[in-house]
Amino acid sequence: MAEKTWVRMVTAQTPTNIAVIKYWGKRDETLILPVNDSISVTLDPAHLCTTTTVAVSPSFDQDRMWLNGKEISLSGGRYQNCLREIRARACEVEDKEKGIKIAKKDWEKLHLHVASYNNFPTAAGLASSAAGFACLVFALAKLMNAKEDNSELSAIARQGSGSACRSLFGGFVKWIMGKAEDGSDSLAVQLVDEKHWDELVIIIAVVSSRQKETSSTTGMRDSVETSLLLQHRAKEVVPKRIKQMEEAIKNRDFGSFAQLSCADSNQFHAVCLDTCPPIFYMNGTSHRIISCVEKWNCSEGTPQPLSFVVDFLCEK
Ligand SMILES: Nc1ncnc2c1ncn2[C@@H]1O[C@H](COP(=O)(O)OP(=O)(O)OP(=O)(O)O)[C@@H](O)[C@H]1O
Ligand SMILES: C[C@@](O)(CCOP(=O)(O)OP(=O)(O)O)CC(=O)O
Repeated sequence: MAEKTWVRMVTAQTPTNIAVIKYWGKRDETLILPVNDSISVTLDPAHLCTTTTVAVSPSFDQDRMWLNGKEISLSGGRYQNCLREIRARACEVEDKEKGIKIAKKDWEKLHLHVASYNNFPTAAGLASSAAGFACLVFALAKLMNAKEDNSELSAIARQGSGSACRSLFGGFVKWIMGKAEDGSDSLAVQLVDEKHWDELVIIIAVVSSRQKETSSTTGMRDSVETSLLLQHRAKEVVPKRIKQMEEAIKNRDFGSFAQLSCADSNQFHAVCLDTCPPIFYMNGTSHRIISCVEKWNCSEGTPQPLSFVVDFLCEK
């Protein structure tokens, strides 16, 4: 008689995050350890988010993944690192109703199927890798009954994509760069939750949904190798800015928040220009948006200043 088969599934949803003090540059490319701390705001899950379903069954004969309906390879180091780290933390699962019992040691042999959808353009500068890897790690942790808290999970998601570690939390989140060589202290912590500053309105202007020409991974590698401005930024500028930004967020001081986030966004793009070969992530529309925000803030009687953060708004 054929052995009874079953499928255990978990679905999770994770929003993307936008950095207001940016991560740009790694000191370790395999473990994904950054050269500076960063701070981000996690978006409302109703808007830009990833939905990932992970399934395990004795009838699956290999690990497989579909992204936006298309099968992709899981053989890349980033996916393998996340899968390995979560499997190492898997615990026993028992579902008496369905008569399923998965012992801790069984997880090594069982295969996974993953289906993930982004409700926004993938690899276009809207941090799909952040929402994607955070969601994958979170869903796998639930599937495998891992007991780690979200900060511990963030250190695993970080090995998928650096910015992903910040999407494990809502509200404002700090990625502490850490000092340990094994990356164990490079993780995310929540500064304040989503209710702390709920009158803050975030507008996302997508000026292009094309895939960007230089990936963040390649771009930051080139910047680390060639930009002197990056070294200055990481050592001299960001540590002070992080403290000021934490203060601005704590006090809901929009004036300081806007000044710091605009300055940091501009410096990130300056580092890109200081890179050899130079990286251009902005286009004419992004420049015009920045000018409009600056003019609005400088005009007399402005009821409320605006802030801008530009990630990768590019177009051929
Ligand atoms: N939902 C997802 N689940 C797992 N991996 C994903 C998901 N979405 C994207 N990815 C991975 O992230 C890669 C895109 O990352 P990339 O950093 O190039 O762009 P981005 O994250 O959209 O933009 P940004 O430059 O703002 O980080 C994809 O090629 C894929 O490997
Ligand atoms: C400009 C950024 O959005 C860069 C994000 O880079 P990624 O996290 O996508 O890079 P990898 O770690 O190589 O996957 C700034 C930020 O989100 O802090």
